[in-house]
Amino acid sequence: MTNDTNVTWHEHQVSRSLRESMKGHKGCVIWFTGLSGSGKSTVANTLDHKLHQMGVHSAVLDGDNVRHALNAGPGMLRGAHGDDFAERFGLGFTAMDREENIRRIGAVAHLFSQAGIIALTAFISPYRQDRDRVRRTMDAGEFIEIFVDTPLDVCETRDPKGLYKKARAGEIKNFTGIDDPYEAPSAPELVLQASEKTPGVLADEVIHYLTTQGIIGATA
Ligand SMILES: Nc1ncnc2c1ncn2[C@@H]1O[C@H](COP(=O)(O)OS(=O)(=O)O)[C@@H](OP(=O)(O)O)[C@H]1O
Ligand SMILES: Nc1ncnc2c1ncn2[C@@H]1O[C@H](COP(=O)(O)OP(=O)(O)O)[C@@H](O)[C@H]1O
Repeated sequence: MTNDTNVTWHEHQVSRSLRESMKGHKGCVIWFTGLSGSGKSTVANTLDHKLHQMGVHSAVLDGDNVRHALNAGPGMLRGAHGDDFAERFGLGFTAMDREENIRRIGAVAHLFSQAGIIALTAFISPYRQDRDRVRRTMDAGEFIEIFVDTPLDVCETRDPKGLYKKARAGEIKNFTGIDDPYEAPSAPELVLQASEKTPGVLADEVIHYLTTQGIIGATA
């Protein structure tokens, strides 16, 4: 066990503002939240592409991908310390596992932001308190919560991975929106009416917000 009192925070020589001035824009975390199939990944990737073309350094942290590596499930993990390893560190979809998923992602996204990068995260992140906890680890204006507001019936009709169908059939338990809760943000920085507009238009709405907040320059 680590004795937390023996772990010391270090200030680094290259400051955040030095990194940001090198890039010509600020670092931040753009936190997309919404139901499975709402369009989080699509908008995040479209935005990433547009920012890249503008010379803005961004990076996407995506639900399914992160759950293949950093936050792999018990079935994907093999440790050197016996069977207990996978059960202890693998993450599934209980409320506690989702909380830990979001905590780890928040910490990683924060590191990106401190390095002057615009981190785009695309996770359901269904619990308000988990998202708020991540927000509290960051500076004012650094955490930008974006609600990808697509109605459940639209997500269910899209069902690109067939997961809603399985959840309705009882083959997947605790599926968000079916038999597990989704708590919409109470005061997000932005709401995207994502069932009514193209991903390109939605990404432009985020770029407009970043410009008005001075995170990226009008000519970035
Ligand atoms: N029970 C249950 N509930 C919701 N989603 C499920 C579940 N089981 C698997 N999946 C798939 O996992 C993706 C969601 O992972 P996240 O890491 O974003 O979830 S969470 O933020 O921890 O709630 C989600 O991906 P997206 O559709 O991209 O959101 C699903 O493909
Ligand atoms: N604005 C949109 N309009 C129409 N279809 C969309 C839009 N955004 C995403 N989609 C489609 O909806 C499905 C789910 O999108 P995805 O980005 O994977 O959602 P999420 O990451 O929230 O699970 C995909 O088939 C995608 O092509």
